[in-house]
Amino acid sequence: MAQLKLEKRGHTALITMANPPANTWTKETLTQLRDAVKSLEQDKNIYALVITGEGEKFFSAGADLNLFASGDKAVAAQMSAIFGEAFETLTAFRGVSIAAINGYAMGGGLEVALACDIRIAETQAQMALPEAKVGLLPCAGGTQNLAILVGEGWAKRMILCGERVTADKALQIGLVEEVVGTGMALEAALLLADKVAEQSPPAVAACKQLIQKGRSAPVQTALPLERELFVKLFDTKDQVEGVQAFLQKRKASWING
Ligand SMILES: C/C=C/C(=O)SCCNC(=O)CCNC(=O)[C@H](O)C(C)(C)COP(=O)(O)OP(=O)(O)OC[C@H]1O[C@@H](n2cnc3c(N)ncnc32)[C@H](O)[C@@H]1OP(=O)(O)O
Repeated sequence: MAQLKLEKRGHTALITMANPPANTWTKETLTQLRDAVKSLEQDKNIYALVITGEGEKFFSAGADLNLFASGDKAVAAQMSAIFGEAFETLTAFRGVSIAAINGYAMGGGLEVALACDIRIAETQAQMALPEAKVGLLPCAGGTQNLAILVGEGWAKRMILCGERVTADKALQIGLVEEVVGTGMALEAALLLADKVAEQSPPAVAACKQLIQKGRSAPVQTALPLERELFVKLFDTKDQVEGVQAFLQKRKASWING
C-alpha cells in the first residue's frame, strides 16, 4: 500500500493518504481505501478508524485532475464508480470514522472527510468543494453529505460559488466538530478514538446504523427500529458486561459480540 498507509494502534486503525504532492485520489488510491476499510470491517479488534494526510500542507486536494484533462468519459465513469464504492464503504464502516484534517481538504479530499462520522481540523486547514470551477461536480457524495451537515445554504455557497472555508468558519457552520492547533489533528483524533474504545462496540455499531437510518427513513420507521435494535443488543455478551461493569464499579472489558 504505497499511496495509502494502514497501521493499527490498539483498537484504532490509522489510514494515511500518502500520494504526493497533494495526496490526490486515483483509481489505485481509491481501490486501496475501499480494500483497507473492507479488511478493517472484518477485524473485530478495531473499533475506530482515523484518516489523515501525509505531510504538513495537504489532507487531500481531491481527485488527480490529470485524469480528467483529456475529457475521456470512460475515465469519468470509472472514477465516479470507484469514488462511490470507496466512500460508501467508509460510511458503512461499523466502527467510528474520524477525519484528522491536517491541511487543504478540497473536492474529493473534503468528500472523504464528509464520508466519515466526525471531522477534526487544524487551524490552518482550508476546505472547499471547488469542482465546478474546473467544469466538474462533486461526485463522491459531496452534494448530499455537505448539505446534510451544514444545510443547503452553506452547501450552495461552497458548491455553487466555490467558496473556500477556513477551519474556524467550518466549525461555525457545522462542517467540522473541533478545531485544534497546527500539527494536533491526528493526536486529537486518536484521543477521541480511545473514547470510542470505552463504548460497547455492538452498541456503537447499532447507534451509528440508527443515526444514518434517520437520513432517509421517516421517524415513524426509525423509532420502532431503535426499539428493535435496543432489544437485539441483549443478544450480545457486551450488553451484560457493560451493565455489570458499571454496577461493580470497574472498567468494562469488551469482546465486540
Ligand atoms: C469527485 C471528486 C472530484 C475532485 O476532487 S476534482 C479536484 C478538486 N480539487 C481541486 O480543484 C483542488 C486543486 N488544487 C488547488 O486548488 C491548489 O492546489 C490548492 C489551493 C489546494 C493549494 O494551492 P497551492 O498552495 O498554490 O499549491 P499548488 O502548487 O497548487 O499544489 C502543489 C502541487 O500539487 C498539485 N495539485 C494540487 N491539487 C491537485 C489535483 N487535484 N490534481 C493534481 N495535482 C494537484 C499542483 O499541481 C502542484 O503540483 P506541482 O508542484 O507539480 O506544480
